[in-house]
Amino acid sequence: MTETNGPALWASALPRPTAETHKHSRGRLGVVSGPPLRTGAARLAARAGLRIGAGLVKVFCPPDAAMVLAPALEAVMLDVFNDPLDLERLSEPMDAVVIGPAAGVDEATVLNIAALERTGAALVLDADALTVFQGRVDQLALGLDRDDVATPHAGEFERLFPGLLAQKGREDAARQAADVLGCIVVLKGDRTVIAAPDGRVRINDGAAPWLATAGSGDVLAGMIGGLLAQSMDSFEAASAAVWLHAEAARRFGPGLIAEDLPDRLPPLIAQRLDAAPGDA
Ligand SMILES: NC(=O)C1=CN([C@@H]2O[C@H](COP(=O)(O)OP(=O)(O)OC[C@H]3O[C@@H](n4cnc5c(N)ncnc54)[C@H](OP(=O)(O)O)[C@@H]3O)[C@@H](O)[C@H]2O)[C@@H](O)CC1
Ligand SMILES: Nc1ncnc2c1ncn2[C@@H]1O[C@H](COP(=O)(O)OP(=O)(O)O)[C@@H](O)[C@H]1O
Repeated sequence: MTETNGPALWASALPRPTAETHKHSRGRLGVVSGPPLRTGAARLAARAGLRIGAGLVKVFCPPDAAMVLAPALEAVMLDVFNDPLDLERLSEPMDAVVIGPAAGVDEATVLNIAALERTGAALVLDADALTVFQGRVDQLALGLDRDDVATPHAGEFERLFPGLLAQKGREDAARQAADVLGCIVVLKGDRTVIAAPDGRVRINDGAAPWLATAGSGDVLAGMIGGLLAQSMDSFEAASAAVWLHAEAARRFGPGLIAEDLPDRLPPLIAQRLDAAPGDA
């Protein structure tokens, strides 16, 4: 089944805190940072995760990145991991974790992903966390499940599934990838395709080309992670995040940079919550 993505499909599932909510129960999101010269991507994702409503967001970084990150974070928290086992321990209490943006295309990233897969956290895999599995997509699929979301752009998709896009087109290629990986696949682009392993597909039309700017995908990964952390179903979380991300960019228009996106989310979310049928 193929649908056009829009708020009618998921607005009533958007998370909403209640009087009993505290920051931990609202949803804990982890974001794995790269090395000292490449921390910006994780910071973008973390801020987006907070803005979309996760109660607590922590960046996990290698030891030498800590002194770069510490002065650059406020509400977002920070923890240092020395090795994959450390990352596993820190991620255990998290509801969702984002890994990939500027993580590094190396074996350390593969081991870190394996560590995260041993926790109960839902995962968002983006950028380097996908590229690193070039030529070994079966290994990637082994650790993923329906709660997880992979967010390739066309270049990353091609690295994982060579020739599939040209052979099948974006919609069927994304559907097949979701089936093979066993997780939600968000094939990014001007018409982003959101595919589930059960064959359902949503097409997000009308995104603004102003989104073609470095770091906008990192923000999207954080938004999806933030919704997953709040226990939103992975297909709905991916659909909602893709639509809100595109809408924020459309409203901003020329001059958009990735940093602008997270802070544009609150009025959009408020509007969708107000419009959701059946909500108080
Ligand atoms: N602020 C930060 O810290 C940021 C850090 N970032 C981090 O930097 C790291 C490397 O990022 P990156 O952009 O160099 O890697 P990637 O996107 O794979 O491009 C490599 C080649 O792939 C292709 N290609 C790219 N996009 C394509 C598409 N849509 N459709 C088709 N092809 C596409 C394109 O090939 P070309 O078209 O030039 O032949 C391009 O030259 C990574 O860790 C990332 O997370 C970024 O998130 C930005 C903000
Ligand atoms: N021409 C375009 N029109 C609409 N959206 C676009 C366009 N180009 C890119 N995007 C969107 O911008 C984001 C770019 O993500 P990505 O390529 O991962 O960038 P980065 O790695 O720099 O964060 C995706 O959400 C994608 O759908």
